[in-house]
Amino acid sequence: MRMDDPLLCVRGLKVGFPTADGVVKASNIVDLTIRAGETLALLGETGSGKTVLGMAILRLLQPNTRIEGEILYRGRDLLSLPQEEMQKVRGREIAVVLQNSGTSLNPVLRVGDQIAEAITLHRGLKGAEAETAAVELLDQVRIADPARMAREYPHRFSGGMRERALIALALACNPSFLIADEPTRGLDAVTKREILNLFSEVNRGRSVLFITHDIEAAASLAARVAVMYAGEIIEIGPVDAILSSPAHPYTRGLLESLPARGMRPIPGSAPSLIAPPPGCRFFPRCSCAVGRCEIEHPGLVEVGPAHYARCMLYD
Ligand SMILES: Nc1ncnc2c1ncn2[C@@H]1O[C@H](COP(=O)(O)OP(=O)(O)OP(=O)(O)O)[C@@H](O)[C@H]1O
Ligand code: NI
Repeated sequence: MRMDDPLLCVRGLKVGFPTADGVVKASNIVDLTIRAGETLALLGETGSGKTVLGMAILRLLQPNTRIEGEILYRGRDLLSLPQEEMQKVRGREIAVVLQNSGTSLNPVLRVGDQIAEAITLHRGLKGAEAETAAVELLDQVRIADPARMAREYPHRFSGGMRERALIALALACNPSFLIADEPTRGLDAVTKREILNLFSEVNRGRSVLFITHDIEAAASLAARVAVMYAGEIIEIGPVDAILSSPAHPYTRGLLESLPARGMRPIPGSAPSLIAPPPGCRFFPRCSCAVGRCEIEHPGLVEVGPAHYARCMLYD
């Protein structure tokens, strides 16, 4: 597969969670493409639907979830794959590094054994060979003295080392596509920088969906950024264009809320996903809104080279 070919293509994805109060529409027409070898950052405030998108790609949402649309991976629709085929994709092709690293390693198993188990499962190496490969992976994620650390239990690892171990675990199947969901959340600034550096090494030759709140982290890793608001991608484009000339009023607001850019929070809060506004979902908070924003739902409009915004201002 050449660089530039789309590896993942999400088309018209809608995700709804039935609840006692109604259906939570956590994803409403999400469209995006990730090319082979590319890192795409997914930004947006809490509850905007970033994790739901990642879990939908992995098909790890609860069984009663309503899902529409297509998630094409190497041209095959993951949403219609039989369960066992999907399991193979998860093991061999797509791996995930989740937030809350404290809970994702098994506390009663040695770290090296957990990684060796994943290697046995996905690459078929057994016994001493798998153990050696596990130590190599710990070395690759820059854990000092990997042979000794492989024999330790997770509680002996610091937060940053656990995150490294989780990355090693995700790399055990040598995935083509890595979904990283807030891998730096809760880490101190120095450790965060180290983990981002590690990602920029391990993402070589892979496609990565990097989910984060952190615009600076996104900019350091990704060439393209997608911004989510209330279950929709409201802007997507090259990272430089988005940082220097954000098109959507929400993206502008996000940037202005950064400490370095004035720290002005966006007034108001995100809408209910059970009964979202019928027009633009950002309309109630938008200082640029015009009359039709309240009733018409905007599509993604091209605002620059490979740069799109879901906003009436450009329509
Ligand atoms: N199983 C579920 N049932 C009902 N609602 C859900 C379920 N899972 C997620 N949601 C809702 O879907 C919306 C999107 O959630 P999601 O976890 O994707 O947000 P996020 O962008 O990842 O936020 P954060 O940055 O806090 O991780 C939220 O409003 C959440 O409450
Ligand atoms: Ni999330």
